[in-house]
Amino acid sequence: MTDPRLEGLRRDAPDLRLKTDAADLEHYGRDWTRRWTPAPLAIALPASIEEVQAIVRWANVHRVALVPSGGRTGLSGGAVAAQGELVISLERMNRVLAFDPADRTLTVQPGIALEAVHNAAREHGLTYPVDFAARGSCSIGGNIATNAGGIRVIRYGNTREWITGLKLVTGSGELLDLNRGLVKNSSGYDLRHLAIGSEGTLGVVVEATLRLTDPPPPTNVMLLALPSFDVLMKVFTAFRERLQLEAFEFFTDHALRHVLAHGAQAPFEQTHPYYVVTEFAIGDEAREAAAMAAFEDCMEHGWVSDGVISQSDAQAAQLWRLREGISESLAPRKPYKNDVSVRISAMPAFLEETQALLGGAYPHFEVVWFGHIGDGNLHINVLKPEDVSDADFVAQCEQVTKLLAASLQRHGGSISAEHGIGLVKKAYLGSTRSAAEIAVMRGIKQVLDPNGLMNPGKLFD
Ligand SMILES: O=C(O)CC[C@@H](O)C(=O)O
Ligand SMILES: [Zn+2]
Repeated sequence: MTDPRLEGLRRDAPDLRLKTDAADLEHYGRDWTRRWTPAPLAIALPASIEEVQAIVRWANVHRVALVPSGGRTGLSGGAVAAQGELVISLERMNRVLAFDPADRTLTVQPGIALEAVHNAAREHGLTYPVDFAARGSCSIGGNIATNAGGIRVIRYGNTREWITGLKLVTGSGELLDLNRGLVKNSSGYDLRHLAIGSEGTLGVVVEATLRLTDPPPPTNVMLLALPSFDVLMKVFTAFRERLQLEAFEFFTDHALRHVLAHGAQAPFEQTHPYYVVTEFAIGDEAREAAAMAAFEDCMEHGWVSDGVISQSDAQAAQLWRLREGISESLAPRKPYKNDVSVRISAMPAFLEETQALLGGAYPHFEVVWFGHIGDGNLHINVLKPEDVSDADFVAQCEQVTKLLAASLQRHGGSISAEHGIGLVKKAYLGSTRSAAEIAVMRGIKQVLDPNGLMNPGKLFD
């Protein structure tokens, strides 16, 4: 280890694990975006809050930028370290610290995987309902940093709703113990909520207390085939009016083709242009009748052309795979991603405009649409043709994102629904947040991170 600053860190935190091998710098310096070449100074793997504080204090002395790092499954470059930063990997801080049956809370370290949280909640007969495909590799700290959403937001809300306590080591090394698991707490600014969604720019989340809830009701999963795009929101309304929806997801035939090419089983004999996967509560005759009524109503109106309902957990998982496998199946094509949202009421008009915009803007690129349409969240993945260079491809897509950002602004939407701004979308933050809001954000950062060391260049410059 040659860098003298790291020798100083060794002295300040003698037991701290540090990695500087080229392979480690490469591995921990990137997330699921592949646009930047990793170039961190080193990787620190603290095992305690005290070690995190020691790192942050050392960074302030030596003015070293810090990148907090969880499972690095992010899609916005929020965990990329390409400028000589010290990566703080929380992967060793991955334990459940406490379960409280009276509060129905689980207190965890930030590096624990979302799936391990699900399992721990289940062991206590409860559930942590935030869920999405990266559950096995993403960490709860990263979920908090982006206020992660996923496939059950329609019923349970985003990560924010489930955090009752949070410990944050600020950019100056102070430990803040925020909200302490209280259900009611009307005592001034709720700093916990500032940390949630702050993308590691205010400090490092070092502990979280998660609210748990009753296990979900028994559910059925239905896959619907839709003849056209403009019936999508009609089908949503028909199902939402009658059923307690746990999820309502949409994808196109393009998306399905990629998942099938990755080994999934075709759901219908014929192909259809659009599909919906929906999961809803069953368990009594009234609910089952309501599901059939919703389906039949949609069939009669010609909004749905075919459907299949899960008859077993295995079949439900198979249907879910068709939706959850999309992102992974597209990854080899280096997709350019948009992750946008509008209010549900604005969805029909926004979808119509976006369809026209993208149809005109991307005549030669394959565009794959999918998303959490029941929450107003649309994912757009544009696939790179082999004969276009990475740089040209991104440059062309950025031109379209500018137009999309303007459209989002008109519809009151957001340039990032659930993936965060990171490096990828910071040029468009101003389409979603006013200048006054961004100025307040900068002011808050200045207070919590006076030397600007926490994940610099992410969210805004
Ligand atoms: O890859 C994407 O664009 C979306 C990833 C994830 O948010 C999903 O909903 O599957
Ligand atoms: Zn998503």
